[in-house]
Amino acid sequence: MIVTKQDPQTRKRKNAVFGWVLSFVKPYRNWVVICILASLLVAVADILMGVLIQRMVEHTNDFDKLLHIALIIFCLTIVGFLAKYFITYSAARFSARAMRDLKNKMAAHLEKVPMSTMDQYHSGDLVSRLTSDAQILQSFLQQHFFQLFYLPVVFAGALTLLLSINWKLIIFSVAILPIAIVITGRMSRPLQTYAERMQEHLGQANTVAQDTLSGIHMVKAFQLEDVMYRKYAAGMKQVLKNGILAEKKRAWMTAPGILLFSAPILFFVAYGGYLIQTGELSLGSLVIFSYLLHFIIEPLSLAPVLFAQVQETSGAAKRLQDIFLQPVEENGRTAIPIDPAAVPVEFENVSFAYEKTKILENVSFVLPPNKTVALVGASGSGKSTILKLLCGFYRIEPGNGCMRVFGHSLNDWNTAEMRHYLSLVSQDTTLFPVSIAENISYGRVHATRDEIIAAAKAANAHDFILELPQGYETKVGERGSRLSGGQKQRIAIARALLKDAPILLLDEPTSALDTESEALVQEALENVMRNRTVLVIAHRLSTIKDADEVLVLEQGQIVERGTHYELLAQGGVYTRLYQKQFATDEQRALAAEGV
Ligand SMILES: Nc1ncnc2c1ncn2[C@@H]1O[C@H](COP(=O)(O)OP(=O)(O)OP(=O)(O)O)[C@@H](O)[C@H]1O
Repeated sequence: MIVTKQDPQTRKRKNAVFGWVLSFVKPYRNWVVICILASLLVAVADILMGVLIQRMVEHTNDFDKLLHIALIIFCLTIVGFLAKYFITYSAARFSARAMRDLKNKMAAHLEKVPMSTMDQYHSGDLVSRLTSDAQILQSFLQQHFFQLFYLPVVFAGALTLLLSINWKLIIFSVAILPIAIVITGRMSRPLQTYAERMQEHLGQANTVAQDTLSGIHMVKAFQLEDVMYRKYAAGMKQVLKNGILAEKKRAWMTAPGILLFSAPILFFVAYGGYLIQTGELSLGSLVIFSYLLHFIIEPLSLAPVLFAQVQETSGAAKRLQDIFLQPVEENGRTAIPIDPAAVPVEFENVSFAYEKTKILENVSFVLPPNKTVALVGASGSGKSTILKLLCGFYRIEPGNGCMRVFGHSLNDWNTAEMRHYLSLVSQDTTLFPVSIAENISYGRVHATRDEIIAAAKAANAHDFILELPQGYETKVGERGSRLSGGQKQRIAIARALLKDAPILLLDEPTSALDTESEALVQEALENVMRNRTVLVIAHRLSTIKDADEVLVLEQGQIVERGTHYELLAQGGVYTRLYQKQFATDEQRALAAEGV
């Protein structure tokens, strides 16, 4: 059983998604501080510029003073330019690095979550989160983070200055703005929903694209191109629809937004002109007013947009955090010493359900050292599930029996450590799109070239590998698409041979191989099974006949057990199964023996 744990840091911040995002930014806090300071500097420079412009207007007759002010304005412009450069540079630096760390951590985390969790997600959706959602987060940090500091400061500075110059004029001018904010805020609300829907449909479309491309042979063979294309296009249609709805909303917001946010200028011109006439306001003050009013209107008009962006970013961050909140397999336990003489595998009254439907019920068996136990049963009877449980891919609930490997319960094992003692050869061979040598070396990462070749020879793979254009360096393509079924299986067997684990879990290939290829695979399997403890899902009569014990599964229960001949003598479930599934094999075997 897998004991699971949660990253304590993640658990603490379960509901504080921005706190969680900040934990990735924290290591680059120096750059964040530079970004914030530079934002504040730009805000101060913008306000100071207003004061200097006012001074200029008030000293139009004093050339020396004007020159002095012009020099300060020049210096301030340079400072403002440099500060803006640092905002862009520092934001790019910390956002890109924080996202790199987040993606790395997410990739590492995904490798550690149990299979039961992985079953809930589609890899296309996960890739979409890792790319598209992370991109939204990065864009916010890079382009909008500084506004959270710049806009309030420039707003407060401009407001204070304007209030001190003529409070009536500023109050009168901006009186309409709260209404404008409420209206545009309300109008911008659906933007968040559209953005979420877009991301969701994009994830679904990516999923279809990934399924289509990875299963392109089947898609072509069954002429599913149209079906898949329509599914993808339907997803993209929704992406487009929500994108257009969002843009429409933005466009609708723009006209009233401009009108509402330009209203203060109209009020200002009318009332400001009146105040000049009555002598309550100087020309210099009017100029600084017109300059600073922009710094009141801009933050307020951007506030709803920024709010919508914060919402969108928070949605993306939540989708990413959702992955991190998934518990990981407990691999922190110390390795336990094993007694090589102990029973390699033991199942004691194991019951298991993937979700609610019971798949295994009270399964008990012992796999002694260097013996072979064969699992047989109808499709869906639970044979593969037994292998998956033994690999620690799924946990069994307390009270549902015990699985032991070399005498230790799977609860006590460090799962990764326990897997050192297992080799898995499944019929659904997984090869990676790297060279043949590298694929074999995944059995033991630090194996030498000679060891890789020796394993390939024992797996009957060496000769065909040498015939390939780049020999051992030939890239096998996605999922080994450049190799035949039999060749892939022999590479998988070479990988298992290289690992040299004491326990072999084998799902015998059922795929129709030609006679020659089948004989080569069979011989390779015999090599890998020799002197090993083997639990095999048997599809061949020869394997079943050679097995020390055959377990017959029916609807998740072991209904019969014994050797092939003992079971045949019983005339029960196995006999029926044998007649249905293996008789053709038997006839072939008899024919080969000349009977
Ligand atoms: N990840 C999963 N989530 C939910 N149900 C599953 C999962 N994997 C398998 N099942 C179900 O568990 C049952 C047993 O499946 P299992 O693969 O163990 O059968 P099997 O005997 O190996 O079949 P076959 O010989 O066809 O491979 C099946 O009904 C299957 O639908």
